[in-house]
Amino acid sequence: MSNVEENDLHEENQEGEEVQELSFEELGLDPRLIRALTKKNIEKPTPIQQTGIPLILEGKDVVARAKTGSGKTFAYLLPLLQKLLSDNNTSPSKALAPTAMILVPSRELCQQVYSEVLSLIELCRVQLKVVQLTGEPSFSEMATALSGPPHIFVSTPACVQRCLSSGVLQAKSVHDSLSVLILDEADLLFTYGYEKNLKDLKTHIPKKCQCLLMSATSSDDVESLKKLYLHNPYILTLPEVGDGKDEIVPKNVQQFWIQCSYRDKLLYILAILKLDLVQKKVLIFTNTIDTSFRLKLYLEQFGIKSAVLNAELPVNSRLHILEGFNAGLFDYLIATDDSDSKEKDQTDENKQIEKKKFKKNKKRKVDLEFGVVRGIDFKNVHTVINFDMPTTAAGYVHRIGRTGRAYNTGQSVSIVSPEEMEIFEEIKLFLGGENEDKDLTYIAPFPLLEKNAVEFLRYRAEDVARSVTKIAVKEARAQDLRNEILNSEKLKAHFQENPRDLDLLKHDKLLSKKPPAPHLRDVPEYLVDPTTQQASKFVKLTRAAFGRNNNNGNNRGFKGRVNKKAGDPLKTFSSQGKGMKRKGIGKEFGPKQKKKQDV
Ligand SMILES: Nc1ncnc2c1ncn2[C@@H]1O[C@H](COP(=O)(O)OP(=O)(O)OP(=O)(O)O)[C@@H](O)[C@H]1O
Repeated sequence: MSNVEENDLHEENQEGEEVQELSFEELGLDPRLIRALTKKNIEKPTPIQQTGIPLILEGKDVVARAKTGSGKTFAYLLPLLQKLLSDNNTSPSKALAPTAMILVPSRELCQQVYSEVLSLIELCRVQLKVVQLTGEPSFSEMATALSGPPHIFVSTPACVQRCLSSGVLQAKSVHDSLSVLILDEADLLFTYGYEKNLKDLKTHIPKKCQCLLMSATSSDDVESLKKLYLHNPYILTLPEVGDGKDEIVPKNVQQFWIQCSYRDKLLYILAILKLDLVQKKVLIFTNTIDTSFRLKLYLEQFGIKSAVLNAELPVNSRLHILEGFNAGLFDYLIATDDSDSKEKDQTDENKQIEKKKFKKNKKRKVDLEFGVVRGIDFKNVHTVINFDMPTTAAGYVHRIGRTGRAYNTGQSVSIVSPEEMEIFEEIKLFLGGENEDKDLTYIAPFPLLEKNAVEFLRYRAEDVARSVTKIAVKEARAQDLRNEILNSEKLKAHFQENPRDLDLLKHDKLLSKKPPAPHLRDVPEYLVDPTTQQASKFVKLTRAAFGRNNNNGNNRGFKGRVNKKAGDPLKTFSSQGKGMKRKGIGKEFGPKQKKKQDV
């Protein structure tokens, strides 16, 4: 590894160049890998895969910068596995440390990458060992994980450092064995406080080791990492379309916005969801955990069940919430995204202060390895709603990048209050690049919601909003946390034995003390104006035409596997109290109304 400055001549910037369509076979991939991809319904490589795979197979160091959802994970996993498959065929391993390390910034990403590698290995039916480790594992956990050693070790930089300093991982063994190092979500690694870990780790990385750096955006941190780790790198910058307009946001995501007062945000989101004006699945972002619970409690009263996801929840619960949502067990997920605030805390020193602060407040300990937005592959999300606007333009890009992934389509709806207009303007400017033409905005007003439809809902909506008091929110948040902590350990043990038991992943249980009132559950047609009814029908027809979740078949295989064992001890660990099962479905919204919106 040496400094990259003098090797800039080797850089290839493919921006704007037409990418030639090649198949996986033409990229030279092993037939076993191609079969595995076919089983996953993945037929043709994305542009970053077309360009990146051959270079990585040749053993080059590569920096890959491509949009969110563009398939960067397979761009490095496929050539990595190919290399390990051929190594496996040729020589028996004498390694004392992993052959490849994949370093990611968060636990969620670690789990995601691990699952992705594992499933490819299983589908290829080959004997390769992959292990993941995050957080602060005990000596024996580290020793177990690294015994063997695994071919691929997926971890965070801090955790690898811990393995090294405890002596479980010998620096010399790393030096002798490591042949591929991948830094995924590279633009986040410093932000999450791993700068020192990465600088220390660098001294143990052998010169012969191939280094890959994957990132959705370019930043000073990516530059620093590139200089620190890479040698003669090929720089791939791959927006799918080089016309400048949709370089940042995938062009298959339609962006909309709604302007309303802060107070009316609840009313508007209710209207969108209840009148069926957006496609499911829906990922909703809030800026605070309290807001997420407020929203959950509020929507519950109208019969809309959702799950919350935030840094406060125990890691097992978070992972299961993601898994449940990805498997299609619930349609609405309210995520509290704190990556923006993380991005402001650039230094290790700040991280330490933050850590101490959280240690003091153990009741509300937030996991610093949590990352809900960046890099997480939420499967088949069609709509992203910004209930609160993110605090940075980059935050916006990463949020809406959770939809329209790979070849799927998606949409985003931002609910913007007057207080948020400044950041909204900033976002528009950011998306429009240099072009300051005010008419040229890529975020269009949401077209399907008529003022009348909103106003008809106002009375009920405001009534319910008032009932969701600060105390109710506080209690719901505490209750949810208690339930999840209780569930977390049980879930961990249970899932080790029953990895496919999806029934337990339903984290969208009701938190309200009272079940939703029947008259709030259904909206009678007379309350909805004809235009909105048309819009709603149109959305439903589109959904029917594309299949329920507009998915690409990734959920297949989960159906029918739900384990409904009556005697399951975990079933008693529910956030839903006895007698809270919903009754009375089908009652009217207003008195004596028979016609209803189909919800
Ligand atoms: N060639 C392909 N064809 C169809 N789907 C693909 C292909 N490659 C990857 N995918 C799917 O696309 C989704 C997004 O891929 P991935 O998570 O690798 O994106 P990413 O570029 O890493 O995004 P981010 O920057 O947000 O992390 C995944 O669900 C993955 O299974």
